[in-house]
Amino acid sequence: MFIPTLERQCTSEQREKFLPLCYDYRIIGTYAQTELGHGTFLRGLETTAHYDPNTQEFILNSPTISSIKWWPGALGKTSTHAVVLAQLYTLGKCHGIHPFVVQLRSLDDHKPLRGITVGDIGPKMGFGPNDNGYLKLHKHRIPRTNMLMKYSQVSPDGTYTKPPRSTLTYGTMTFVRVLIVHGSAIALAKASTIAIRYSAVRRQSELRPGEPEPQILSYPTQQHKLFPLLATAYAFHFVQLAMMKIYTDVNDQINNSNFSRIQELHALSSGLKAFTSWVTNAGLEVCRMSCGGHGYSQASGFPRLYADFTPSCTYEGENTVLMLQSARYLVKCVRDARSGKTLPGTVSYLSEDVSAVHSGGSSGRDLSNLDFLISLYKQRASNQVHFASDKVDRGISAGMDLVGALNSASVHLVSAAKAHSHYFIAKTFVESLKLLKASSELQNVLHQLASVYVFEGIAQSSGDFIEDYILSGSEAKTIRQLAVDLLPLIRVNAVSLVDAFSFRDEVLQSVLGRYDGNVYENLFKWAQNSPLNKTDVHPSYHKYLGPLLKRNQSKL
Ligand SMILES: CCCCCCCCCCCCCC(=O)SCCNC(=O)CCNC(=O)[C@H](O)C(C)(C)COP(=O)(O)OP(=O)(O)OC[C@H]1O[C@@H](n2cnc3c(N)ncnc32)[C@H](O)[C@@H]1OP(=O)(O)O
Ligand SMILES: Cc1cc2nc3c(=O)[nH]c(=O)nc-3n(C[C@H](O)[C@H](O)[C@H](O)COP(=O)(O)OP(=O)(O)OC[C@H]3O[C@@H](n4cnc5c(N)ncnc54)[C@H](O)[C@@H]3O)c2cc1C
Repeated sequence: MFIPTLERQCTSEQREKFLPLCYDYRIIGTYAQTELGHGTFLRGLETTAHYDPNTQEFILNSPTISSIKWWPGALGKTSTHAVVLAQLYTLGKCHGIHPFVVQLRSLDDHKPLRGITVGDIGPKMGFGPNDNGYLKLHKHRIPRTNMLMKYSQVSPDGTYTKPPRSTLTYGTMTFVRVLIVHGSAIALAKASTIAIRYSAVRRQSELRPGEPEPQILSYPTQQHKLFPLLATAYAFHFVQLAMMKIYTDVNDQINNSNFSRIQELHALSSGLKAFTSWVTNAGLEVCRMSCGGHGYSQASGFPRLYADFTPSCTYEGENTVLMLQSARYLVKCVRDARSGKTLPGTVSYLSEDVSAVHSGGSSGRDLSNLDFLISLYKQRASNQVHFASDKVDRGISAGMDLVGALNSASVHLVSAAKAHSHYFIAKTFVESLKLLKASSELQNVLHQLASVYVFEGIAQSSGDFIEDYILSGSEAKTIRQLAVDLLPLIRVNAVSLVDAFSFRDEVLQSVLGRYDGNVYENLFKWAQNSPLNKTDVHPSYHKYLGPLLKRNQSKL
């Protein structure tokens, strides 16, 4: 995050000064924004940067215990520099959060500089190799030119020039949220690879006396656990491509001072980061548990994969908070649509009248047609967004201010943002396959994946579709069965579909997911390397177990 921030927030002179040092690894930096007391609420950050016009320097301070920077990756022992986000004060006025490049450690002996107290925050659930750290600043002076001044400036006499948009400071976070959508796709692809390869190797239980034990991948319940997640990994692959394309287009516009789509980008990236990381987080656990006891071994790769992925739901914007950000924009879009404004592409459906007439039980509608089902996802999203938006309006009519009305409707707002994100993902998956140049055989296999993703997505949220009369109960049951009927068809290509991710064994780091499927020999080999097995009799025997046993034996 250090380099992307410099690339996005430096003037051209500052780029020339700082970026070559980064690219040549002459300095290593971190993104120091979160504090002990604040991670989500950025306007509440307490680190200060007071401008001293006499020396043309900023004086940085951590005024309170809660202002100590806390969590930034590689801050503890590795980074020589940081982008520090601090409240800018000049000529007696506070101008809010701004980014500053701060050198933390000497480039000669790596010791912390004067006014810098820095260290590691201690062991975490995962991210073991990462020295997430703390930083306490005490009257630490940096040159005026270390404030990143592409969008806002402080002149030598302390005069402040404000940015065209205050939220441009938040740009790096949007970029990383887009990366996390890709990270979700990769993590779920890895977990699917491990679980499906292992399920093809593992044989268990005797269905009928005398019959060979079947591969667990042949059990419909195992397929029902794993194949919708495999399809989701493919869905997230295509959605991260679409998300990155939108990000690149909007970022190009921003670089040309066109800020018209910055809100749409913020809302979409927030919703997709939250949706994909939540779904992946839960999916990793399903994959682990589908591998039985060996899934719980470090040898499976799942413990580390989960422990390293799960903070994706928290960092770069806590998921609930980001869903609320997305919903806040959707509510605004409903208002804009009602006042006749044209809505941008990803939300234009909110101005359509999607209220289809519910046609009762035997609808005769083609419930296997993906384009039709995507229109139902659209209807569900639109209904939920309008429902939540109406809740906000009713709150205001009842005398609440906007903040109060948004807060009181927040549970529904999160549901609406989830439905919006889910519609975008399902639509993108189906549309991406139409554009794919692939053989008819491959198209058929991918169509099976898209179908099981769409069907299972409705089955798992059928209440949403039934409550709003989008589907009847019997239609929902039919769609649920369509998903189950697809499982044996997907079974045929399941191992090939995970091989297609082509993770090398060294990357997958899983004995269960080995490409050669040689699991048991390698599990036994892996166990031999356990530290506990360095000696047959563990040294602790002589200190504890031995004396205990001997003492008790003498009593016999
Ligand atoms: C290949 C795969 C690799 C995977 C790699 C993964 C690496 C992962 C490693 C990462 C390690 C982890 C690294 C880390 O963790 S780095 C630290 C990450 N921290 C955060 O993400 C903090 C989250 N909090 C915030 O962003 C703000 O405080 C929020 C947004 C919650 C409130 O904000 P605020 O207090 O201001 O209140 P407001 O809601 O009135 O908003 C005011 C207005 O601003 C607009 N707005 C807000 N935000 C944005 C935005 N971004 N772009 C454009 N616009 C934005 C907003 O829509 C609103 O507009 P309007 O409605 O008034 O018009
Ligand atoms: C592994 C890891 C790496 C990190 N790396 C970095 C880094 O490199 N740089 C950096 O600056 N930070 C980093 N962070 C910090 C991270 O960005 C924050 O932890 C994250 O933004 C969440 O903020 P918080 O911890 O204050 O959570 P909180 O906001 O305190 O969340 C706690 C609960 O409060 C709820 N909540 C908060 N606000 C609202 C609201 N307005 N409405 C409803 N509910 C709300 C949340 O939904 C959540 O359930 C890292 C964190 C982790 C775990």
